Amino acid sequence: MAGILRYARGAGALTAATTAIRLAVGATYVAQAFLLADVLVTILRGDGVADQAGRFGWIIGLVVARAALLFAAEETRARTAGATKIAIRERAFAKVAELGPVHLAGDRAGDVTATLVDSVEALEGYFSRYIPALVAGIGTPLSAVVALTVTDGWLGLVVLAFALAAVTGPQLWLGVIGDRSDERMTATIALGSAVLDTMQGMATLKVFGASRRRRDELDVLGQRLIATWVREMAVALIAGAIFTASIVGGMAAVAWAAGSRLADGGLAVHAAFLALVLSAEALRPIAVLAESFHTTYDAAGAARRLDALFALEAPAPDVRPGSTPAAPRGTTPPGPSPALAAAPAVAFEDVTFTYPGARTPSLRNVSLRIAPGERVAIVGASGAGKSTLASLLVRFADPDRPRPDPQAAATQTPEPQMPEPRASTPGTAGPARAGRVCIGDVDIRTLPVDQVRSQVAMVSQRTHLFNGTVRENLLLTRPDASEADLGRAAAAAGAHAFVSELPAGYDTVIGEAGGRLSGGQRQRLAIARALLADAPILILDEATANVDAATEAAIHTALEALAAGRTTLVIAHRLSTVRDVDRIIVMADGRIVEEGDHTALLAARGAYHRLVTAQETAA
Ligand SMILES: Nc1ncnc2c1ncn2[C@@H]1O[C@H](COP(=O)(O)OP(=O)(O)OP(=O)(O)O)[C@@H](O)[C@H]1O
Repeated sequence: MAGILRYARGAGALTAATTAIRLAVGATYVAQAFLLADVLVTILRGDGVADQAGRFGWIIGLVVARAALLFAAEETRARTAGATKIAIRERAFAKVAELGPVHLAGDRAGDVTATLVDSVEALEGYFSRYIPALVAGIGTPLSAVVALTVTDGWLGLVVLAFALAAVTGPQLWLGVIGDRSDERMTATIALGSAVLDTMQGMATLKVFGASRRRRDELDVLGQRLIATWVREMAVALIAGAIFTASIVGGMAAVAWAAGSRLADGGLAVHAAFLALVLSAEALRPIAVLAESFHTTYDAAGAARRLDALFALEAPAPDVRPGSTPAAPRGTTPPGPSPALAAAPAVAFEDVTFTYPGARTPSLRNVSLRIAPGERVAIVGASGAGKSTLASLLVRFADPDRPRPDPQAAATQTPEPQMPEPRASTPGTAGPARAGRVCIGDVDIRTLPVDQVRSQVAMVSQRTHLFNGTVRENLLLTRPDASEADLGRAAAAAGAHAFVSELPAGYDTVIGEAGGRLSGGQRQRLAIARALLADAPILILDEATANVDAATEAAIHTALEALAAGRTTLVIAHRLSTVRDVDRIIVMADGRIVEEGDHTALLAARGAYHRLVTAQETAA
């Protein structure tokens, strides 16, 4: 429960309000029980119903008040549910944003999406239904027990025993059979992420005739989910049976005890009626508790899943020197940020980088300096580390830090202002020295992440377009851009002409990932977006991949316009596209193996020459 309650932040006041209303509802039942007992005794004594008008009036008043309270309870319950979901999703989304694409690459994205949806839904019921029902399920019987004890101590004890059995029995049962919530939550998330993956890869599945196989796989996941549901339902049914047995057993035991005591003259008629009516009303809120009990095991699994998400270490925490806590993205850390030059130099100094969970580094002691306004191309075989270099420049991750020297660590206190190094994979050689990435000679780890990213614009073969209008996609980088700026950027990117021909021009919805546009059109919009961002550093990552020669020529012209006056890093597979850059850097296996201009590198007949020859032969 303590683990789950940590997620109440943001919904605590509303949960308390719902709980208070539920307690008030319980109080109306207890008060009504007293009145009903009085009415019954009075009628038994032979008084007429007409003499009971006052009591009936109170009973009607209680019924009306309860109806109003139940309405308010439902309203605050819905508000609690909404506030809980918003509070948890905001925190979880901020964490996901902090983890960034390096962590979310591959199948983790589906997992995280499912966690954000299913786990949050599971927790919502716990706060909006279970907690109020639990407090009312304890508070109302207790008040009835106190009232009964005043009348007759034994009857109070009987109700107390059954109320305790009803509240603790199902919990003990869960403790005996163990927690099955994880099984069902894991199966739900596995199916959810597989469905997401299937939807995203539908075209590939169709083209390769793999739809049926995929359907069978989904079927297996669905069956697994059903099996875990059935197991969980069995647990829930037995918990329900414990609730019912305690409630019905409690009422029967009170009836038996009150009847016996009445028969042997140990109990007054009024007390016997009161016991009968009050025991029924006292145990009623426990039936409400039974209805929401399933949320406890769903919430336990959900809290563990969210705990696991929050425990993940961000590959590039947003930390400024002198401030240990990570500032959430979107907030400005304290202290002034160093001013950066208009077209700053970029430097990688002895950078080694290992992806989380990878056994070997993807970059090894890379040192590279790009002068202000210089245009540098990074080439190399697939997997050489070109895109990883770009990821580090936008702080999707930070360079590895050296493994602490055990002897030095014994004598030195740790550096307070920097995040702890990520644990190295056992059995692999760790980096020897700390590397750094600089913009304008400033280590980017010392800058707020937002400031770093505002310095860099990126156009890549995978630049994402969102399911919105052309205008919304372009304004993503500069929401305050004027209509004229928008048109100028689109024209310079060669996008204005085709956008004008779309059914609603700039207000045309372009579909998920820009699916209603051609590859070349998507690229031109990505270039227009980068132009609008107007950042001094530009990364072009395979920006002309997947387009035909004519489109490539047009995009090339647009890119020339974009790169003018900016420090530019061009990542390219096709070497023909980088001949006219200022310098070419050749990478292999995470290292820089050659650098120079096209002519000099060809003449050297080394790695670059081999790449060019291989491409010409393939062509
Ligand atoms: N998110 C990731 N997690 C683990 N390893 C990764 C991840 N992304 C890339 N890698 C690995 O890092 C190495 C360098 O990858 P990178 O994408 O930088 O290569 P690249 O030179 O850009 O390749 P390509 O030209 O094919 O895009 C590869 O071995 C790759 O498998």
